[in-house]
Amino acid sequence: MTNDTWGRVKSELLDTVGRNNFSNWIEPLEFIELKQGVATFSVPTSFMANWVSRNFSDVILHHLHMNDATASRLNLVVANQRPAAQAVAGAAPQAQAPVAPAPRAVGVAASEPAKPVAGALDGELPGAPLDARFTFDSFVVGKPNELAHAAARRVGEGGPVTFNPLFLYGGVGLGKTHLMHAIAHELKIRSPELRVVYLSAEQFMYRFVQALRDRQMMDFKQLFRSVDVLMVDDVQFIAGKDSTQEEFFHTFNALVDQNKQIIISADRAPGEIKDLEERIKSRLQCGLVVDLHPTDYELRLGILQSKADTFRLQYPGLQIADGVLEFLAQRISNNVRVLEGALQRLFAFASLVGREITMEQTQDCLADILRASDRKVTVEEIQRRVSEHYNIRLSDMIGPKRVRSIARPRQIAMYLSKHLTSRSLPEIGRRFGGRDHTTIMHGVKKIEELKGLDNQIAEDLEMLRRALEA
Ligand SMILES: Nc1ncnc2c1ncn2[C@@H]1O[C@H](COP(=O)(O)OP(=O)(O)OP(=O)(O)O)[C@@H](O)[C@H]1O
Repeated sequence: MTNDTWGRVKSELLDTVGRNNFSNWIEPLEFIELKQGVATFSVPTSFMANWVSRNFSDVILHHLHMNDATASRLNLVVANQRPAAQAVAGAAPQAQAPVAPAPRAVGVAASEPAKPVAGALDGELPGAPLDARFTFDSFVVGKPNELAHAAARRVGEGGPVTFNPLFLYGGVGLGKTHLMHAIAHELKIRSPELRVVYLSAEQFMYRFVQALRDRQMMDFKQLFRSVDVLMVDDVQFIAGKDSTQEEFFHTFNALVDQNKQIIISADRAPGEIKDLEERIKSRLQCGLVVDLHPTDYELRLGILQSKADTFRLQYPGLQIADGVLEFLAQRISNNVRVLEGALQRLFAFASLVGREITMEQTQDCLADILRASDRKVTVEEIQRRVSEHYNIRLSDMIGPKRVRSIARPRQIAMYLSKHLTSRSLPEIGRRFGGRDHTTIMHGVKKIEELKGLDNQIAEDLEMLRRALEA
């Protein structure tokens, strides 16, 4: 690859990641060489190397590929070996940051461009950059996420704090980070002066440990207590990390006392995060707790259609055959990140072959992803788990008994079958002893209602869902 090619890639990256991210993270990269599928760049600090590798490697690799400079990985070489983020965690400063393909391109947005500073706290906002693509406009709403979306919208409108914190939880890749970034973007548009800080719980811990090490706890406290909106992603990370929890608790209380909005995400409900202090759990439950459910077919199709429209703008003229999106929505699992990755690969493939992608080519091109998604939960597995959980006979799942101690678990199994498998209602009905699809629909509705009213049922559902998806 020549420097000219890198110049072209950079200008595309500017469009993709937005100006702030670009000047903070992409511009400082210096291209060194592309050899044997490894693209090597020099970066000023190992903090930057880590950040770029975790958040931007997939998007960089993608644009390299689009410019005929295909690489399978990045190698980021630190130009001057200043101690950086890893040193905070106790690791030796690294000259090189090995770069695995990042699971997603996350940006962080603070109300000022986040500077890639690895050293001491210096008065900048303690956030990470925001991803310009994670907005409300690009978030597709469906039944499984409508409540979380509505709550996020409400918080994004600003105004008096009505629920504090907003706690968003759900499985991997279901849109928690996307919603948090969308709130931050929205708040910044409406009130540019707001000090909005988004960071992961892991970054919070790094910051904290760094401040301890550098004896800058006062600065740390002041910095975090001076923000207007604090968003902490993946809070389950601090479970079991005692002093970080302690500091998080104090930061949390100080902000709530000042009536500042806090938004937290986790992979499970507050009460279910193991090794999280009770007082933190109960604080987290004080506001509004909403979950993002696993996607259903309609939502998956909506997301695919919306992403395909974006890809078509990016690569005009590329086509995929009718029925392909429906096929993917049917066959690919809950995780939206996997869905997106599949579509991205299809479009990259389409741009290589230069013609419409057929269903057959889709199956070839995505064979590995489709195979992995085949390991899906079955209705039979759900029936077995649920009957074990409630201590009833498996045969009662399909039998005629109508006493509540049997009918309710059966309805729970129907609900889980509807949400965790791609089976249609009539198909589910057949697996429940030939029941009609309206009976299944009634069962699903009943559990949807009870879930909001009965904590025990909500907890059981969550536990069963996680056990089944594990
Ligand atoms: N409803 C949606 N509409 C559009 N895109 C979505 C939606 N849900 C998720 N995505 C996309 O899926 C990808 C994964 O989402 P995100 O990173 O927000 O997931 P997450 O819940 O934070 O996952 P993790 O638990 O891994 O942190 C992102 O690219 C995001 O834009």
